[in-house]
Amino acid sequence: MSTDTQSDAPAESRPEAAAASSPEFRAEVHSFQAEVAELLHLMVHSVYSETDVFLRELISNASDACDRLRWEAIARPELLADDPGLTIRLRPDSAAGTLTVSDNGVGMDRQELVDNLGTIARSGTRAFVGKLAEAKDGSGLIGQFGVGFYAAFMVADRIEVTSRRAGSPETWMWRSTGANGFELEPADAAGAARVGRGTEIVLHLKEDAKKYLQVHEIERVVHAYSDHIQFPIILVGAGETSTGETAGDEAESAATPRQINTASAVWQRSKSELKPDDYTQAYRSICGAFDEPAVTLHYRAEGRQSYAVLLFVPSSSMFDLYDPARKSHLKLYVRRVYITDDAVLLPSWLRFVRGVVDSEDLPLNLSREMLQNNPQVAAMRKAITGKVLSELESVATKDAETFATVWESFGAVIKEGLYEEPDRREQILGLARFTSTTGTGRTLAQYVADLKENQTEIYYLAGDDLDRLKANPKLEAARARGIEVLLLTDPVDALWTSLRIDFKGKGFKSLSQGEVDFSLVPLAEVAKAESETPDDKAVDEAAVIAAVKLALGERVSDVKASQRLTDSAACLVAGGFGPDRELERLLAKQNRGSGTKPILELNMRHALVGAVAQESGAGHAEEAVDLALLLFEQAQILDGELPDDPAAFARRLNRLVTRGLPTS
Ligand SMILES: Nc1ncnc2c1ncn2[C@@H]1O[C@H](COP(=O)(O)OP(=O)(O)OP(=O)(O)O)[C@@H](O)[C@H]1O
Repeated sequence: MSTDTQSDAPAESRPEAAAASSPEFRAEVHSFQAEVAELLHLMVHSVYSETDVFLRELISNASDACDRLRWEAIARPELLADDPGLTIRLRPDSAAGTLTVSDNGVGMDRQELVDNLGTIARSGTRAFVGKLAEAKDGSGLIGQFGVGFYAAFMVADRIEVTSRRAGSPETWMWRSTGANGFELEPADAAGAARVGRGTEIVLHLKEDAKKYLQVHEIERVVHAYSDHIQFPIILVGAGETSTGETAGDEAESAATPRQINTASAVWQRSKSELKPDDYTQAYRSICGAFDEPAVTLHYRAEGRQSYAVLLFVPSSSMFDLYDPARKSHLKLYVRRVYITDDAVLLPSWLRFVRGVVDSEDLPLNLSREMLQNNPQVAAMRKAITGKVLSELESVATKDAETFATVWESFGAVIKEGLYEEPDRREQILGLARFTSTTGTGRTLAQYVADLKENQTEIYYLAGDDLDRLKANPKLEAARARGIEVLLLTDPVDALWTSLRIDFKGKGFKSLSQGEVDFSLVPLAEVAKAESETPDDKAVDEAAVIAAVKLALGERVSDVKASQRLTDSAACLVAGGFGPDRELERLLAKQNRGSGTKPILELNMRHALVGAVAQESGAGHAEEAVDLALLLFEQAQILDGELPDDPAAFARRLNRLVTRGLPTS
């Protein structure tokens, strides 16, 4: 196991050996998983301005532990019986320089301590640690990703965790300085007596974090981040006064245990009672976020089922948004009891939405498997999805600026719904915002309203780079007619556009695929003037096509005269029935390409194309082949691809250029 000391380590440092070799149990020594070690190194050696986050993370873990015990106690009430009041306690001790966070929740046994406090289970961690190393002040990132327990090493140079799993007779002690792994041993008698159930975390505060011994500091942080935690947070012990002194009346009064949070299930309160600040606070404490929620949706469903819903759309994206394992992150409660956060209460294309759903009707003893097929859960999912979409629609109409940030962060995910949920397609297309040759933030309704005379389709060009798309020659003929073209740069675009869907009866048509016939759409005035200039270099199309086909052989499936090009010489397109060029590229990256060859389209009015005809007419076969290959290769480059043989391409180019240079 990765957390255990490597097997080539000295025998006495191995957990089994340490435990077995001495009648008195010596501490097992474990090393951290590599990612944890790296994370802790960064945490210890960087300056984070927002250290408050540590307390929020520890309180949130304590609250999760209480939630989990309450859930387990449904089946085994004896787990709670001797100590039913679930609470979280904070005890500053100025003399010892420690802050203790404890809970009487579910606790951890030996193996859970090893697994949970020595590894980071969540994927995407590497990416995160990398980002953290780059960032000047990583605390915002810590909040966004939620490094959880490890955040405590921002403020403590030594941490002791004493924990007893509910129902277990054993109490274990975990201890670490954050540097060389951690030690584990059975708790001593005092520890075992102190921790009858749950977890106690003692933080030996660093010098510059001693402010967290002050009562008012602790209260400030709890109010800011954890007020809506459902369990009472009790402040106990003699913390420092605001002047930093321990003695005196103020300190005495601080010694009386008192609750410092509201401890209400905020989603159960009525909207009229709650202010925007309350929502921001609830968002941060429920979702472990730092930013402001961009959209808040709070309602109570009544009728066939009754449940309260409090959902948030974050204003910034998260690291694991594209992690395939990432599903919806809604927490399901049943009558205020936390059940799970994998109930899939929203489809995966709304996986950025966070929050809580609290049902009045579901049975409490719902197993995770039962959740999967529960018709009540399915009905809730459908209704909540509809509500989220209509809320997004309403934000899009009333607050375009907010909607723009939401779309910027999550539009690519929402578009997955176009193929995952055909029933919602029209609604999603209505929400979608595009960058096009006309501007940014364009809706399809705007596109359709601006269709040119005789234009019957919505044109798009897909690729991975906006600037390259803007420069793509395939836009030329559309531009000459003033036709708007959507420029699609999200990988998901290649997928949904291949579905042959339409918007208000207008199909989507790729400028990289099949025939494009703009001839019915009148030319814009400038282009018209240019096209009317007499064309004295008319070429023999059939001859050019034959010569180029001969030169390119198997590289292309066909060579045609282009309708798309006005200035550039050549471009590559996909056949009418295969995948679009961009989709083909995407599939090829995953080795799922169809291997379909592209079609080379030539601008018959271009000098280089004319030159192919001339050379082959004059019997200069080699020159004609060079020119034809060059046309093909430059079309590849314009699509962001490399020529198949870059060295041969360079030689060819050099040959042609040298030939054209004046001889001295
Ligand atoms: N007070 C506690 N009581 C019981 N288990 C705990 C406690 N604190 C932490 N844990 C366990 O340790 C695990 C790791 O905690 P950590 O805070 O690092 O991550 P997390 O809570 O799973 O995720 P997040 O990154 O969202 O905080 C938790 O999932 C939980 O199983």
